[in-house]
Amino acid sequence: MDTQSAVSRLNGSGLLRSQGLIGGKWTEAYDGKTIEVCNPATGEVIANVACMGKRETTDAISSAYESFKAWSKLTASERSKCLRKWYDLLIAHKEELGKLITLEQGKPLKEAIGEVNYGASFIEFYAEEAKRVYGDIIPSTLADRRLFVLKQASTQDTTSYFHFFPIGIVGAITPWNFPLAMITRKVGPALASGCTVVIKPSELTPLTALAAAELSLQAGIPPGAVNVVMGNASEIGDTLLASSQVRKITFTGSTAVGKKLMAGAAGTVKKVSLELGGNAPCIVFDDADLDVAVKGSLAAKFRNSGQTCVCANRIIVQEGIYEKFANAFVTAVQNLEVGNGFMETAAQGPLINEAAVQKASCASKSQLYSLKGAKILLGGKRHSLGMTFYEPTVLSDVNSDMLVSREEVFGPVAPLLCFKTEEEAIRIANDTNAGLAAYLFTNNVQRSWRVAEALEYGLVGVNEGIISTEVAPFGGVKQSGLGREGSKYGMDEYLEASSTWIKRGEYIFRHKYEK
Ligand SMILES: NC(=O)c1ccc[n+]([C@@H]2O[C@H](COP(=O)([O-])OP(=O)(O)OC[C@H]3O[C@@H](n4cnc5c(N)ncnc54)[C@H](O)[C@@H]3O)[C@@H](O)[C@H]2O)c1
Ligand SMILES: O=CCCC(=O)O
Repeated sequence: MDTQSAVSRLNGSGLLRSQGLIGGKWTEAYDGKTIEVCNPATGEVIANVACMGKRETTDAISSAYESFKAWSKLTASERSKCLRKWYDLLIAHKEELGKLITLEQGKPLKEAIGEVNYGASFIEFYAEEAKRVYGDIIPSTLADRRLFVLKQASTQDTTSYFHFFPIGIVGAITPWNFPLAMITRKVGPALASGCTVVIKPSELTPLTALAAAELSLQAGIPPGAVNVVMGNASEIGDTLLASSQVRKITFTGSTAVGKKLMAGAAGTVKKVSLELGGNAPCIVFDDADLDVAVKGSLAAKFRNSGQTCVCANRIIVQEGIYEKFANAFVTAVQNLEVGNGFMETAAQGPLINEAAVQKASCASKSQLYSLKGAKILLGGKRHSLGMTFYEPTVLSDVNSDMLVSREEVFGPVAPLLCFKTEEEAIRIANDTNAGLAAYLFTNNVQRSWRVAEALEYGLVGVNEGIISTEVAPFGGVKQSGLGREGSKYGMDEYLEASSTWIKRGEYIFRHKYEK
């Protein structure tokens, strides 16, 4: 399917939006400015979307603030029904949303539809979780006092003892690699707990965010509860940070931008959640099942053409299995077909832009990585399809000091490193400031527990290359971030606690009867 016919079909669906969403109204940039959104596979312009900044963001915050007053007072069950409807609509439109993701982000259509299922699962999960914000009773330290933890995701009941209430307005800033799922993973728990949101999607992939927002309106989520502004990233970010009405910033993206946002949030002491870059080790022990290890490492490395924060960045293989693994892995990677995401057999789409190709570049003159001593077993250069297609690449004889091991490549480049002992593998794996995801392959049960516990990472996959799900907490340690998304833990990020002691008083009536 070419870009133009995909665009005209999407136009018919009403999901192709180019304006921002402020207070339930589709809105142009106030100065009329637009930015182009391009198909990374062809370079063609898909749409010109509103290029917004400070003024539009200020209005979006005001709309979210007004909407918060009513949305936060709904019962959990009422909010849950709206979220469930939104989930149903996302699933009903999975084909169109999938095509939109392939168009603006590039990933193969099957993978894009997989992202719609994954993204929608957060809305379904939090529609249910909205009703499960339970409380607690704390044994009192004083005989005539009672202390309650009444966790309630709504401001309506303020009679309470010790209660949780929604944070308020949330600024959600998201990347281009998962244009839907990185939004729903934030907006699901935010809305479920009674917060309202201003979303700033990546300027490279705003169309999926706008389509999802359109479906949120159709689901009956009130105007102003979900706002979308895009354009001048730093201006929008600074406006969100400066506003005292915005009580939380939730960000997924690079570590560099995350650090800026964290510093900027200090001015108004906002709560901050950060999902940042990774540098995932994938350890293959001599005792691993070769087939399982190859399949798992392939999935962990080449999902979304390597452009996933949990992608294996270093494949660390024990010396006894190194050669066998390298041969089998190269064969598997050779079978990954590169092509336009609309081609049914494509397993690897284009990279997001030219900068990503330059970052992945291993064999060109402008190569970023000094690979002295390493060998290119496969690929290593731009694919013959041109544009931003890059050959799936395997490097061998890589060591821990090379930049390719120290930095998140975020592309289809798989460096193989060799180790001798379990201790050495753990040392290499933990030798990084990142701590998002790690993988290990072994058939030794004791080793799998021992190594999984020794890895300084927020997520660990044992004999498994795909570890993302809405029911488990997702997030990193060290400089990979703060907080957790998904699961019951993801809900707490949008709730606050306040405590009240109740002084019980005397048992006056009982005393009367007893007399
Ligand atoms: N940990 C996770 O869950 C996770 C998930 C996806 C991506 N990532 C990371 O994201 C990175 C790739 O995504 P990216 O290139 O879109 O990241 P990025 O940091 O460049 O951009 C992310 C978002 O921040 C916005 N932004 C940029 N500068 C800003 C500023 N000054 N103020 C406010 N917003 C600003 C961008 O417009 C975009 O919307 C990788 O490092 C990857 O590991 C992490
Ligand atoms: O890129 C990061 C998010 C991917 C995932 O949720 O598995």
